[in-house]
Amino acid sequence: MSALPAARAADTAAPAVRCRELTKSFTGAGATVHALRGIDLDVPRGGMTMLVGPSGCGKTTLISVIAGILTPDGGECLVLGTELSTLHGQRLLDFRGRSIGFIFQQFHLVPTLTVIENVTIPLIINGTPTPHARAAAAEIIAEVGLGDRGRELPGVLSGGEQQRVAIARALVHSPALVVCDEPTSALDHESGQMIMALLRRFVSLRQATIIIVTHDDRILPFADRIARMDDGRIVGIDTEATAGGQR
Ligand SMILES: Nc1ncnc2c1ncn2[C@@H]1O[C@H](COP(=O)(O)OP(=O)(O)OP(=O)(O)O)[C@@H](O)[C@H]1O
Repeated sequence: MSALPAARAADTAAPAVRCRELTKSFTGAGATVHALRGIDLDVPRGGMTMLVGPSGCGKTTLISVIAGILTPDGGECLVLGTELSTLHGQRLLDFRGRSIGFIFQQFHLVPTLTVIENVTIPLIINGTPTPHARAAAAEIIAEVGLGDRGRELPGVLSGGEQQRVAIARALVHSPALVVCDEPTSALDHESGQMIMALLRRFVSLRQATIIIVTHDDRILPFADRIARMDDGRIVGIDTEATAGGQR
């Protein structure tokens, strides 16, 4: 089934992410960088939103705040109905562990753990008993097309295969929100397209909300909406009418 009707219906519901006047600065070596200068952004539930803009405009800072990794200096950031500033310490870790999946450019797999052990990590952190975690991991590893590679170490896999493992790890605990920082930048064109097709399939099947920071213009046709950033602000949103293409 296409993700498109679900994404449209979701547009009318409470957004997955709502940012208002979000600010974040970094100070170092006597200089202050204003990375976020008042972000106003709604990300509807379901579907794939891409965040694009010139290098240094604040994209990674913004998804790090949305993912609860960085604390903003000011403004509001409501994620899945929870204002992040109300969560601290273990409650924030629990919220992140339950509700958010992460995919990075460089995969960040643990090199000494097998594929299946890597994929169990979010479930183990959330307290799932190991046998259940291994069964769920095996299932999703098969779904990403690596059913016969579960006992191998990540280092023997290609970049595209490692990113598929990272996708399995990001989605194994069925998070409502998945944030991705340049998920295709380290991959060749064909592997990048395969990764995006997989992510799109998961958007449809699991009705997750995915936010992707990217410089890779080749993947923009997979987006339901594209948020354009410049100099710490959102300067435009392209919705599916202009953004969509390869669903
Ligand atoms: N931890 C930090 N300490 C100091 N400055 C930082 C830090 N993180 C980000 N910055 C600065 O904040 C600004 C925004 O950085 P950010 O990484 O969010 O931009 P970006 O749009 O993701 O860039 P790119 O596309 O190059 O990854 C940049 O000027 C960057 O140098």
